[in-house]
Amino acid sequence: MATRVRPGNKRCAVIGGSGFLGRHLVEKLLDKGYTVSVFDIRQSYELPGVTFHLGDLCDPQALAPALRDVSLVFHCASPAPGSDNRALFETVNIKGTRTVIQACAEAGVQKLVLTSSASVVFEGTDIKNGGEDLPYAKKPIDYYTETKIEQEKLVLAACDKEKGFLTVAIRPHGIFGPRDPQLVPILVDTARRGKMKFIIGDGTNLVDFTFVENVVHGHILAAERLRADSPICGKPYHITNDEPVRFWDFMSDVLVGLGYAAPRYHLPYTLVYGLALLLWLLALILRPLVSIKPTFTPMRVALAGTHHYYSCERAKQDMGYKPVVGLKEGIARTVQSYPHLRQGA
Ligand SMILES: NC(=O)C1=CN([C@@H]2O[C@H](COP(=O)(O)OP(=O)(O)OC[C@H]3O[C@@H](n4cnc5c(N)ncnc54)[C@H](O)[C@@H]3O)[C@@H](O)[C@H]2O)C=CC1
Ligand SMILES: CC(C)=CCC[C@@H](C)[C@H]1CC[C@H]2C3=C(CC[C@]12C)[C@@]1(C)CCC(=O)C[C@@H]1CC3
Repeated sequence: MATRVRPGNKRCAVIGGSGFLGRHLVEKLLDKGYTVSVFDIRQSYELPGVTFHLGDLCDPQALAPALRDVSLVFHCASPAPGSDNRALFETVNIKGTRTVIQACAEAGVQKLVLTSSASVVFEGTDIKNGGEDLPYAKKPIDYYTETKIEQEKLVLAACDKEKGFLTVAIRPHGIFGPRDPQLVPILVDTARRGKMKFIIGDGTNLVDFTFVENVVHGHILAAERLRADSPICGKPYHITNDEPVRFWDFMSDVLVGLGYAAPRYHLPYTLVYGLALLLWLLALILRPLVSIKPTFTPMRVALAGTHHYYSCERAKQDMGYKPVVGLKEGIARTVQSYPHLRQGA
């Protein structure tokens, strides 16, 4: 174990800092006077006050220089959730997270904030106002979720007040905002291919979508409240917009804001889920011969057709969390940030 870095120094590291959430987090940390080391497999921007360290988080030698003299680490790297590469998820999210914990211990880091996901408790069936006491999914819906569960368990179990190494996990849900590479681009691509005409189920299911700046706010609050005498040590926290919305209303607002038609026709949930499952199996069987990438995966259908919204009461109580940007404003700012994805652009 290395000598502990001076507590409270304003140097931190963001693992996965080139990604969507990571970059927003880095920008806010800079605003707040931190100096930031970004560790990532790629560099996607340059900013004064940020040092980039390129490497794979599974490689302890590559990680070490990024953690030097750093008291606080945010770990928000993950393979894209849409991938079905089980080996990659296991390597990065499980083995890689063990490496991150070990590297933090060796560098004398005092605080580790993990970006987990609210979906660690989601099994494809309704969750209404779910609290953090819900059990982890016994049958996780995909490899992403399966490995996010193991990752969260590893980070929370590593919290050790005696050794002065404190950890916390933030569980956001459905992050959206400017530069998001997933939600809006996938939605627009689906609409452009004429596949966004249908509503899966009766369209009344409520879901949390969380504006990226609220997720960043939750991470920084957690980091700043993480002390040996704080109740947040070793615990997971839901961070949402605290405004559950009908999944299909949210999709329609984004689509209409970008000039596309809102979905109108209803299809039964079980039919679409069954078809998505069949297509997924077919893609698996045919994988050696041809690569099929279905738009409607079982995971996406489950997310689009069930209730899944979470209580962030615990974050409000233990760390004074309150969303800083409302849903309506978040949607408006998001839509405005994608001029190139507008209908006809
Ligand atoms: N986008 C969403 O709706 C949600 C995301 N999350 C979590 O938030 C975190 C950030 O997600 P996003 O910013 O949306 O994803 P992103 O894909 O934009 O960013 C992830 C970053 O991790 C990096 N990375 C991947 N493998 C790496 C490796 N082996 N070594 C070093 N860097 C590596 C990537 O290069 C990328 O820059 C992830 O942990 C994800 O599980 C949780 C809930 C919802
Ligand atoms: C039906 C259809 C084509 C919808 C398009 C939007 C979807 C791409 C998003 C709607 C809900 C999103 C979501 C995630 C990814 C993008 C969506 C499926 C996550 C799986 C990302 C990673 C997580 O940790 C949980 C997210 C839940 C919501």
